[in-house]
Amino acid sequence: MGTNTPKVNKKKLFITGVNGLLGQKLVAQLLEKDEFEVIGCGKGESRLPFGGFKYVSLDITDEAKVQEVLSEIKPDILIHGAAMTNVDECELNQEAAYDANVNATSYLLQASEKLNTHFIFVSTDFIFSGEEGPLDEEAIAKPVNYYGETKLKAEQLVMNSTFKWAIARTVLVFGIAHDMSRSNIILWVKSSLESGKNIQVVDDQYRTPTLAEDLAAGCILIAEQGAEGVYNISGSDFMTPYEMAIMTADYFDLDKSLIAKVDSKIFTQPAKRPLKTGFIIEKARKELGYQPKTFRTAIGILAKQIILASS
Ligand SMILES: NC(=O)C1=CN([C@@H]2O[C@H](COP(=O)(O)OP(=O)(O)OC[C@H]3O[C@@H](n4cnc5c(N)ncnc54)[C@H](OP(=O)(O)O)[C@@H]3O)[C@@H](O)[C@H]2O)C=CC1
Ligand SMILES: Cc1cn([C@H]2C[C@H](O)[C@@H](COP(=O)(O)OP(=O)(O)O[C@H]3O[C@@H](C)C(=O)[C@@H](O)[C@H]3O)O2)c(=O)[nH]c1=O
Repeated sequence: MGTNTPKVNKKKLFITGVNGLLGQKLVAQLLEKDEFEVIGCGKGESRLPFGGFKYVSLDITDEAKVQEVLSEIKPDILIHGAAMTNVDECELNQEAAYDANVNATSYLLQASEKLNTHFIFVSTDFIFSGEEGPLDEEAIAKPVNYYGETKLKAEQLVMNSTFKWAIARTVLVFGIAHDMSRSNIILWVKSSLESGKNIQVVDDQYRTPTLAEDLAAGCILIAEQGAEGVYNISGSDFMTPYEMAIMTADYFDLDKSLIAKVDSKIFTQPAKRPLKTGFIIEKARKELGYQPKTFRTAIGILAKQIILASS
């Protein structure tokens, strides 16, 4: 793992949510590139298995602490990935979801405004209704769950700010990281089939699943280029979760007969999911040089990381 060499007037890049899946990939890639001074924050202690960057324990719902930390660090760039990301939990605990996803974003924006920071906000396909897809950056948002409402509200705060901002929207992020606070579909399918469990997987939702490393790379391109505006940063394969599950089973040579194809109407999750999302990523390809892996290649990368993690 790379480490930050002494700061010879490097720009300061501050990341929220570094203990999360995206956060860990961002720090790893930024340390390898060594072009920014990297500072990351999370709740409690750092859960990254490596150092080489400055970690700040910061609950971003603490307004005073946010102002204090940012006025001291004075970041040039801020990638705001921290969020309450359990969609069902957001539906059931809307006050906590609003606090973590909206109020915290507002505190970070207020602190950044004074510092003229380039603010990069990570958002989601769940701001859309799911009536049509895949979608470009001009699509009209109409969330169908509370998590989506909070992320849309946060986007609106970012868009109304008076300084430099960008929004990186993504879809169904998968990957493996250290001490993860939530799983993701590929890991869930793999572990379920390995333990011989029957699973029901929806075949009427459409996504463009995104390898966490690709999302991190897209956010870093935005930071490096000082890009402004909305960018779809996701995978390029338009698939249903059922198709993802079958490809995962094929790749890891697992028993596909355990996978039952269902439609999402039989699903009783607390939060409704948009049926058809997925992103058109031509703008990011053209303007940023963003180049995501194919889903199959991404699973191969994940497989190697899983082997490494268990060795
Ligand atoms: N995962 C996905 O499929 C998708 C994610 N996104 C967006 O991408 C971003 C990153 O997601 P991802 O990495 O998958 O999510 P994770 O849940 O893995 O990471 C989110 C991180 O934010 C931290 N966090 C939450 N609340 C606070 C707080 N009050 N103060 C400080 N840190 C906090 C969490 O801390 P802790 O670990 O301690 O709980 C966690 O480490 C999010 O903004 C999400 O909305 C968008 C589309 C798809
Ligand atoms: C648990 C489960 C999920 N699925 C499908 C539904 C869904 O499309 C996909 C993932 O379901 P989950 O409920 O695990 O994940 P979900 O909460 O839908 O993931 C969301 O996370 C937030 C943070 C986002 O921003 C969204 O882009 C999206 O990735 O897998 C099944 O088919 N069967 C199952 O038993």
